[in-house]
Amino acid sequence: MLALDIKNLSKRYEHFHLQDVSFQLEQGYIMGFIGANGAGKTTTIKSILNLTRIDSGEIHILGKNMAEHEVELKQEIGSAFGDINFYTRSKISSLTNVIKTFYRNWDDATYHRYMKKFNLIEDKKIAELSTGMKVKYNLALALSHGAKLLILDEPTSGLDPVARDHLLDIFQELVGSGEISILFSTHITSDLEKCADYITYLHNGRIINSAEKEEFIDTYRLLNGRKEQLEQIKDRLISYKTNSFGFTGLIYTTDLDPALHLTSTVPNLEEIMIYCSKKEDTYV
Ligand SMILES: Nc1ncnc2c1ncn2[C@@H]1O[C@H](COP(=O)(O)OP(=O)(O)OP(=O)(O)O)[C@@H](O)[C@H]1O
Repeated sequence: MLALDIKNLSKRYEHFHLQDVSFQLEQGYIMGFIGANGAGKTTTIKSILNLTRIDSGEIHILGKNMAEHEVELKQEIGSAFGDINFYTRSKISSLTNVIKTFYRNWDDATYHRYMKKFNLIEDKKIAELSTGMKVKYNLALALSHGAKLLILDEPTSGLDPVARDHLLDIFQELVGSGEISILFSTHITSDLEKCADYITYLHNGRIINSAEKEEFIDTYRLLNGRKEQLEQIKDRLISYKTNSFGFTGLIYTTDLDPALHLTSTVPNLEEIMIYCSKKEDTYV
């Protein structure tokens, strides 16, 4: 079953257009949602959660249309936006007592189990939580009401490498059962190299690519060559940079021509993002 099925989502702000965004996430997997600042990741996430009004498109979550089953589906979705900046003077326990009343499947035993697992102390005030603790608290809340889809906006930003690694391990453990699915946006592509099953790449409000991670990466090759070779291949490159030795450019794997005898390597996600956005910028 699809945990998330987004079809032709469009949303226009005065200076920004989220355009015809479509992608799917299979249940039981982790999808990394990448894109430069202002690409439209948060707008997409808010649209999925119906926190902003969309102009057109359809969103299905766990097989149901979000527009028709929002109240019911919100029981099955856990979301987190980087920080919880309200109720800062409340204790965790007081906030939990309010939040749990919204969820019919709330399970106190599960909540206490996750609070213990995440080393969170109920007596602490929200203001006293570190960024990592806030993310974990959000996760504990989501998991305690039996969320099947977690939608997290930059959950790992602001965390130190050890805390990030720990959180990514938790993500992998959660999807391990095959029931829970995670969509999370991030700028830290190395996190995705570690734990994502699928990658969706948004740029200037449009999807550039959405695929299983290995397939996503395999779509591209990084080419290195001498300056004189650049002229032969320039038109086929997505974009390139010149340096004192020659050039480095990104190309679709299908556009590779072995006859040109250029060195090609498999790029990482960061390189793909840098060269793809360089191409797009030339069209702006
Ligand atoms: N309420 C709003 N009114 C008008 N424009 C908005 C609104 N919210 C977002 N935008 C614009 O939409 C564009 C996309 O913003 P969005 O926050 O979705 O990007 P993002 O990919 O999440 O960026 P970042 O990585 O920096 O968080 C930006 O140009 C932003 O200024």
